[in-house]
Amino acid sequence: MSKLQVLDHPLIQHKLSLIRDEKTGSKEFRELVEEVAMLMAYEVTRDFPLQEIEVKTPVAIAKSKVLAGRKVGLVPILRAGLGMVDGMLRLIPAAKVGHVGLYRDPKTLLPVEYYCKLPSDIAERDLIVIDPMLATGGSASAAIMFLKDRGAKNIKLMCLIAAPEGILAVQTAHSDVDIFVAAVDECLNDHGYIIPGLGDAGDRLFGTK
Ligand SMILES: O=P(O)(O)OC[C@H]1O[C@H](OP(=O)(O)OP(=O)(O)O)[C@H](O)[C@@H]1O
Ligand SMILES: O=c1cc[nH]c(=O)[nH]1
Ligand SMILES: [Mg+2]
Repeated sequence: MSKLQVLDHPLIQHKLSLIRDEKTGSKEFRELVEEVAMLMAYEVTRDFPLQEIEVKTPVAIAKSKVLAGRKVGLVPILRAGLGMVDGMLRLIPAAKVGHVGLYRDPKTLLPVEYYCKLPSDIAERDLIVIDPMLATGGSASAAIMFLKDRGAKNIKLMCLIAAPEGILAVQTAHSDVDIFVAAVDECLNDHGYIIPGLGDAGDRLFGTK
């Protein structure tokens, strides 16, 4: 079974409360989502391997550590996942970014695919799928399947808020994919929205409705 990690760092939790607040407008919402994504990236990359090198300081040779050259790919699920990309790139600037476009049909709640553009070498990359919301889990499961169909092997999922239903769905469909979230909420409502959640992440990021 894949691991679920709830990132309970105080800065993440504080900013998440501001993100949830209905009074937070699009500009601040975007800034906060970017900041939380950056803070979460710090934890999601904790298992990245290091290698020792020697660095000449002004006074001596230091045995020091650098990332062991693993290639990283970020895969935002459009649209709302876009809000998390820049924050993550601030910490992992060499990552390549692939885009998977999915929207949830409001009646069936099933994901509908409309776009895909991925780095050609995704099979060699450590991939992090990003989306603020994990509700039924349909979109994340479909995006992950999409990547696996194209050869991806090493995949993590990072979301701001998850419903228990979504976590179970992804864990059932993809037991090899570890999930990182800032909060696990109570449930879904009849329209598939996370309760209490934050509303529609895409609409709040981009000012649509
Ligand atoms: O777990 P699920 O039940 O699949 O729901 C979660 C999906 O719903 C939202 O996207 P939405 O369909 O609203 O598209 P958008 O990002 O373009 O607004 C969200 O960003 C996820 O991708
Ligand atoms: O609560 C939810 C569920 C799906 N998508 C969202 O943006 N919010
Ligand atoms: Mg939306």
